[in-house]
Amino acid sequence: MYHVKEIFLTLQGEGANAGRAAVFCRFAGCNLWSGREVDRSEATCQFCDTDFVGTDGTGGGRFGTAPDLASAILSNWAGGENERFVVLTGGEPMLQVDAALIDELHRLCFEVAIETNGTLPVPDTVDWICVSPKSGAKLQQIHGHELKLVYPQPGLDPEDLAYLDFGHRYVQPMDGPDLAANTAAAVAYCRKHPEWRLSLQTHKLIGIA
Ligand SMILES: C[S@@+](CC[C@H](N)C(=O)[O-])C[C@H]1O[C@@H](n2cnc3c(N)ncnc32)[C@H](O)[C@@H]1O
Ligand SMILES: Nc1nc2[nH]cc(C(=O)O)c2c(=O)[nH]1
Ligand code: SF4
Ligand SMILES: [Mg+2]
Repeated sequence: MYHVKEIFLTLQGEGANAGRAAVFCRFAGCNLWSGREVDRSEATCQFCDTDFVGTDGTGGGRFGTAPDLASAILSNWAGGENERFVVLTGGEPMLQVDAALIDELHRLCFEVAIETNGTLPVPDTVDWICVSPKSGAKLQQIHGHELKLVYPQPGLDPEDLAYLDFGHRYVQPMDGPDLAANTAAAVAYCRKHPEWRLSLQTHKLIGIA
């Protein structure tokens, strides 16, 4: 059984695929925070911008089989067979994503991307692996397509991630009360370290999901 908070069609807002149409499938639950505000200050990950609790969002629910969930995802796609793109996110999608779901999405001609905190290994059949490491959480997934570090994170310097095998490296300003200062700090970091690029959460800038 897959527990899904919401499924919606939007544009990928972040990272190297920003601007690309995508169905987002947001899985419920995370291993670094309960999702309850009363627990935030004690959580391993305290800056989360997302409601991933329950299955009550748009298109959310409990899906019994991989074909059931994949067909719900396909029903959100507005284009044809070309460029089909799904982003598996959450919460932490790797608590639930399995080979059967990835295979079924491939059978439906989807390119499959994932947004993960990297604490659980991702199957190599995933077409686009975006890892966003979290300070204080042990990283297991040390290769992929895109590293996207929310910045700044006390205790996690981008230099600590130099050993990782990723094609793209982004710093993404931490949203919250200090967004303006965090954006300035991220810009300053990219100026000095050209191997890192800036990722903005463009969907928030234009007011889409
Ligand atoms: C909500 S998370 C879900 C996927 C997975 N749990 C993870 O952390 O990568 C999706 C993306 O949003 C980023 N994110 C979460 N809260 C943020 C914030 N306050 N500011 C900027 N990015 C944030 C995460 O780092 C991750 O790249
Ligand atoms: N448009 C849009 N792009 C995104 N990229 C990563 C997101 C996420 O929450 O995983 C996200 C999201 O929530 N919306
Ligand atoms: S790991 Fe991802 S989903 Fe979990 S609390 Fe952190 S940002 Fe949110
Ligand atoms: Mg988001």
